[in-house]
Amino acid sequence: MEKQPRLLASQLLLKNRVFEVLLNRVILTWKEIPANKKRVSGSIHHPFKVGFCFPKFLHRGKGESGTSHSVSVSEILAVRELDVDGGTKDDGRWQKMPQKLTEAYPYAFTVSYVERVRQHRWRCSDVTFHCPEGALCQQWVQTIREQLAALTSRPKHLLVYINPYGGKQQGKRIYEQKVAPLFACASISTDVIVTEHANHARDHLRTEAELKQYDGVVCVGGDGMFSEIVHGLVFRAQKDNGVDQNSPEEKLVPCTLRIGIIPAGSTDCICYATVGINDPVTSALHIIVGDSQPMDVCSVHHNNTFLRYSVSLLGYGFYGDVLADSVRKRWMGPARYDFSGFKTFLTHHHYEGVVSFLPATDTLGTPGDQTRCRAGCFICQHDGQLYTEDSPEKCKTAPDVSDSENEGGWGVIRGKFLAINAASMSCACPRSPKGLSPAAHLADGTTDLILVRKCSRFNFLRHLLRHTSKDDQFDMTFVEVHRVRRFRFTPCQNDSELDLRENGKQLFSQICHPAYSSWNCDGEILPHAAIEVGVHCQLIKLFARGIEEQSLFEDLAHPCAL
Ligand SMILES: Nc1ncnc2c1ncn2[C@@H]1O[C@H](COP(=O)(O)OP(=O)(O)OP(=O)(O)O)[C@@H](O)[C@H]1O
Repeated sequence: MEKQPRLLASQLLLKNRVFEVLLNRVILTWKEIPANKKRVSGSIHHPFKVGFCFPKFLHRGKGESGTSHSVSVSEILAVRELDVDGGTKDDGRWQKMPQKLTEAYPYAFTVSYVERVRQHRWRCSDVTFHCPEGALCQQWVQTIREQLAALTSRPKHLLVYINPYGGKQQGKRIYEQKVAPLFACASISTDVIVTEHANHARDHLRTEAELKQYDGVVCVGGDGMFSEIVHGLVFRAQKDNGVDQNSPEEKLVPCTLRIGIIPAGSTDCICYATVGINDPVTSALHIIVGDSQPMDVCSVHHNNTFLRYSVSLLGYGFYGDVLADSVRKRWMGPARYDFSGFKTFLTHHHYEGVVSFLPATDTLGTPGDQTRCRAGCFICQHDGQLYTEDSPEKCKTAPDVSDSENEGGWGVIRGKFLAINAASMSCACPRSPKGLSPAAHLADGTTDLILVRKCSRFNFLRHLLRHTSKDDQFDMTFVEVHRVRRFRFTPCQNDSELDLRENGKQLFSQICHPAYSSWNCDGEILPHAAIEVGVHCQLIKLFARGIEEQSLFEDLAHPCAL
């Protein structure tokens, strides 16, 4: 990394020890000065030997002597000056300081920053530095504030929608207790709307919301609430730019506002896919630091009529039937998914139809890759596009449904399917740690079309179980997967059914085996079985950065000496 010029360097007191504290544009570092090197005169002097206990600081359990700690400036949330009498000057967060220390070192400032704990969880940590002089203290606060002000990707004003009935109905409490204090600490102002009915947030975004005044939209809820925000914002962007959503061929205009999700739903799949965990504090911190994760959005049409957008899973057959059954059993609570899943597995219906698809032949990745879409994903950074050997420029502009029809031929498959799934992301979550398509990408302009043909119940069970084991769920004769830019599905009636009908056994056939399944579109049932789907590359952006590698958490939990 390019060496950054030093902005400030001082010897400051921290937890009754002297530290060399350094700041440049990128990083804030503090390193303990060994006892024999401490200066008694000069910028600081250090008379105390007794230990003082400061909350939250460096609770890593390792000896701190001589160790150095650093935090990226981009992950500093705020800095505040402590008052002589022990309280903070500017934001009302009070901290008690030991009496002796306040007498000799009355000036102090606290830096709040992101700390990685475990399993993709972020926390807000505080470190308080004591200064011998007020001017020095102010210089530190001022300089850090200037650096934070220069981070233009950070939101200042957010529109927040809270679904009070999502998940365990804790949305309001989660926001008020865990999120609002962090936004206040980071000087983010908010307009908060508690939704009063389903589609309240979507309709408000479509028509009334004055979006120009905001830097982002945050929803407190689950995947259904996120879907409302996506529908509201995408609709608004098309309306404002005169784009007809009903045309499957239209190139959609990307949304400018980023979306934040504070997880408070039942499944929170989108949080798992984009942050790695459904933790409200972690998501709030990703919003504060101004992360940005682009995401593809699939548009779903029927007969040139827009139906819905999808960002995660479109499933016909098995996943459609599970959802349709579970909707009728809401009274069972979350257990309904297990019940309906088991029931649907036992009924073992297959559905006949024609799938036609446009393969993404020019992409960097394939569904069989061992690499996973993670923070800073190379493939997503390049819209999934191949590079030419002699040119660092992209072969083509970013792919989109509108310009992909002419490239290469469509594949057509007619068959009997137990499941037809299109996964625009891995769809990994605690129930299915690998997800439906482990190597799918968040923002490469494609979806993984997984076709599970009619097979025995036993083989289908083997396929389902492979989603939770190390074995490849696609490596089965009756399963095929294609990375595609768009696809169409047309249902057909089963031959056997037609025979039965011709023989006057229509009623029997319909009870035993319905002709059509339903499409499960991110947890909503679509009203039509015949659909046309196109992927819109990076149509939206989230306040997230993709799943960080676990090793990053392990390294940062045990920082080494610089
Ligand atoms: N005030 C409200 N009253 C009733 N329904 C609402 C309200 N606000 C939003 N909704 C609807 O509630 C549905 C479910 O909400 P949400 O996604 O937040 O939680 P969930 O379904 O429990 O979680 P998940 O979608 O992650 O499984 C959404 O589709 C949304 O349209």
